[in-house]
Amino acid sequence: MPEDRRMHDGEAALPVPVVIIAGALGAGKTSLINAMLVGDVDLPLAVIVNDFGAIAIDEAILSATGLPVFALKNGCICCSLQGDLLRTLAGVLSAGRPIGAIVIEASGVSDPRGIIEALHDPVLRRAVRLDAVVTVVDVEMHDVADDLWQAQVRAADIIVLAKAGETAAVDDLRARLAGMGKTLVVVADESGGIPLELLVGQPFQREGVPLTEASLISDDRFVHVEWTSPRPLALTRFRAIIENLAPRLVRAKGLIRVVERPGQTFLFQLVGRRASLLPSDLPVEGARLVLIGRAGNLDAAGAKAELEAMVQE
Ligand SMILES: Nc1nc2c(ncn2[C@@H]2O[C@H](COP(=O)(O)OP(=O)(O)OP(=O)(O)O)[C@@H](O)[C@H]2O)c(=O)[nH]1
Repeated sequence: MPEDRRMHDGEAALPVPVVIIAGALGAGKTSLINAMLVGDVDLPLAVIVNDFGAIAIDEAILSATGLPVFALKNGCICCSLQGDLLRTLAGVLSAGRPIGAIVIEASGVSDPRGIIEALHDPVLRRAVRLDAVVTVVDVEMHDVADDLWQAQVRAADIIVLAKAGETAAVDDLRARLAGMGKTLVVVADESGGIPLELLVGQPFQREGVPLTEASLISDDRFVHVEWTSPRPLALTRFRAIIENLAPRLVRAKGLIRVVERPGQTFLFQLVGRRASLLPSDLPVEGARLVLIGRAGNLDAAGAKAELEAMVQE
C-alpha cells in the first residue's frame, strides 16, 4: 500500500508522488485513470488532464468521479503548456486539501519527455517526485513506425496494454516491446485499469532522457476541430457526416444530444475507424465535439462547415 503523504501539523511534507499517463490518441489513457479513480483507492488523488482542445471532454469524464480534476487546455503540456503545468501543479499542492498522489494525463500528441523535463524544475522537485511514467498502448491499433509512438513507449517505466483481445496479438506486441527494452508490461483489466500500487510508492529508476528542443516531437502534426451546438443533432445526419470524415480522422470525441432521444446525452468516441455512442449522465446543451486529424489530411475548416450546416438545415 502506498504510504500516506498527508500533511499533519508540525510535520515536514514528503514530496507528493506524480504519475504521468501517456499514450497515443485514443489509446485508453482516460479509461485507465477513470478505472483507477473509481476503484477502491485509499489515497487522495488529484488529476491534471491535458485535453488537446478547449472543449474538455476528458475533464468532464474524470470530474464525474468527484475527485479534483485540473484541466490544461489549448495546447500540449510537453511543449507550449510546460509553464501552465508547473503553475497548475503549484496550485494543486497549495489548494489546502490532502493530496496523496497526482496523476497527469498527457494529451495523445504529447511527447512524455517534455513533461519529465518540466518536472525537473528545481523548486518543484522539492514538492513532487516522479514515481512512474506509464504509456498506454492500444493492442489493436498502434503504429509501430510512428516516431511519436516510439517516443511514448521509450519514455515509459511501465506499459499498460489496453483493448487486449486476442492472445496472439498481445504476445506479438510484448515481443516487440521487449525488443525496445520494455519488459514491464501489464494488461489492463476489464474496466481498463491496473492497480494503483504498481505506480505509486516506489519511484522507478530511470536514466536521464537526453532532450533537445529539436528532438522533442511537437504537436503541430495534428489539426483539430472544436465545435459546439446549442441544439440537439439529427442522428442520421450526424452519422453520415462522421462516416464521411472518418477516413481523415485519427480521433473524435464529444457529448451530444439527438432529436430522436430527447433528454438523453450520449458520449461519442471514435478511434481510427471504431466508433461508439453510449448514453451518458454528463451534461450538454446540444453538442460539444472535438475532431482530430493529421495536418494536411483533415480539412478542419471544411469539417466545421459540414457540422455547422447540419444544425442550419
Ligand atoms: N474495449 C476496450 N475499450 C477501451 C479500453 N480502453 C479504452 N477503451 C475505449 O477506447 C476509446 C478511447 O478511450 P480513452 O480512454 O478516451 O482514450 P484516451 O487515450 O484517453 O484518448 P485521448 O485522451 O483522446 O487521447 C473509448 O471509446 C474507450 O471506451 C479497453 O481496455 N478496452
